[in-house]
Amino acid sequence: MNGQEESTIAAVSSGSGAAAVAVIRVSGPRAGEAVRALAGRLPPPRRASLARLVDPRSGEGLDSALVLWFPGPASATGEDMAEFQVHGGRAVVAAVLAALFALPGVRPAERGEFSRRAFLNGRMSLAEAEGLADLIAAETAQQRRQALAHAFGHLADRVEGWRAALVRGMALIEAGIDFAEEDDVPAEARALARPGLEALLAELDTALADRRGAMVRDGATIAIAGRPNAGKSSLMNALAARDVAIVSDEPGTTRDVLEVALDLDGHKAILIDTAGLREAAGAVEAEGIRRARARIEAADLVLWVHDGSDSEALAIEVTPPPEAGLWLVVNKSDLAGGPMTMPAAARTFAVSARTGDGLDGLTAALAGFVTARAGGAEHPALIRERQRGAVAEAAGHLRQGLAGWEMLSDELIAEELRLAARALGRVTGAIDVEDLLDVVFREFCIGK
Ligand SMILES: Nc1nc2c(ncn2[C@@H]2O[C@H](COP(=O)(O)OP(=O)(O)OP(=O)(O)O)[C@@H](O)[C@H]2O)c(=O)[nH]1
Ligand SMILES: [K+]
Ligand SMILES: [Mg+2]
Repeated sequence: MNGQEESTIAAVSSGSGAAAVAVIRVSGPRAGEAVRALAGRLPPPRRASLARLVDPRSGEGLDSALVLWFPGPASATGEDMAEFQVHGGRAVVAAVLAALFALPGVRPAERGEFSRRAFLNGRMSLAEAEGLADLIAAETAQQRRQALAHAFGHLADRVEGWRAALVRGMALIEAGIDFAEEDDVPAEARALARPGLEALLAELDTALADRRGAMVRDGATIAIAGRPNAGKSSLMNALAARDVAIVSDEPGTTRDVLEVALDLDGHKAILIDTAGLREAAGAVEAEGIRRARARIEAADLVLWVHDGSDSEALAIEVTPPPEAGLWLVVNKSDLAGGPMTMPAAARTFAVSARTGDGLDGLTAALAGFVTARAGGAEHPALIRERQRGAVAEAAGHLRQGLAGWEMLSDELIAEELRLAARALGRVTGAIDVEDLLDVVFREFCIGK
């Protein structure tokens, strides 16, 4: 055990600022001593007891608090832990923390250190820790549900299943390597391994292709695009119900990309206002238009806003990638219409950003879009780029092994599978594949 893991850490776990109650957590070998020093005694485990807290240095009373004692390893971090629920005033919290930090071997916790210790002590996987972080950051109901599933081990379980399938394939192939002379190992061990590995690769590819997890976590992006003065910023403000963007009758008002988060039926979306597209008047506007195009190309949905009172003919001047949606929003329905030939493909909405006419319908459709993109009863496996990267690497090695099936030696194929298993192990933080021989013996009864 290194020095850092032996120190005892303490911090406020309930957020900053005054509140009715603040929770101060302590974790590490001296947590029990800390409780004795401040509360005078160690209460029975996992039961809230009321205690008068004193500063052991001066004997001064600090607060009357609920004290909880969680002896390790059956605690959140796996270490001895204590929790003080004190009155949430800044001065109370500061005094209790100061008394704790004055104890030998107790220091302030670093960011995420409680969770890090929980991971190091096997109380949760990396993927569960990430789920927990997302749960704390969740803003919408769907983000909360997804994060909760991951915090409860949804991803960790799936990755464990994938890893088990790899280990099983490796076991079959290594059986051929290690026990080649033995008659009772089926010669076709390697052939037996192939179907399971092919199915696994298909599953990994499906999980990698599924972008819903990232969309729920980060929010679907909806870019508002159109010619200058179409009313894009007005539409943004109306949909967000806030004065986010400057509106004026001057074409070329918006230059910077503006973003606002929306909660659409419990799904997060990022609404993006962009500069009006035209042959730019000056260098600053040209840069705004360049940025606008970049965001439009990366959006999940583009709303092309057209000024319905405009005498110019309607033309959608953007071509987002095929997987993105492209809808037409004809604005200023409160004014007399100009000439218009509707494009065949696009979903069309007639609205007035000024009067609010048609906005309910548009909002409902946006909610439907985001729900369909992010939805589905089953929680998607991969949320973060870190997880995606590790699984992509695993799929790469597995693909390599399967592609070389006829040419590569057993050793080389097993090596690709081992690298794939290692990459998967990085998702949950478990990278050892020492369970290999167990599987060999269990499946083949080689030991006799
Ligand atoms: N009558 C009417 N006027 C509108 C409506 N929506 C926007 N406008 C007006 O149209 C003008 C341009 O609106 P903006 O929201 O600034 O348009 P924009 O597309 O963001 O313009 P740029 O940022 O310059 O590209 C302003 O004078 C708005 O008040 C509408 O629904 N009806
Ligand atoms: K404008
Ligand atoms: Mg604008």
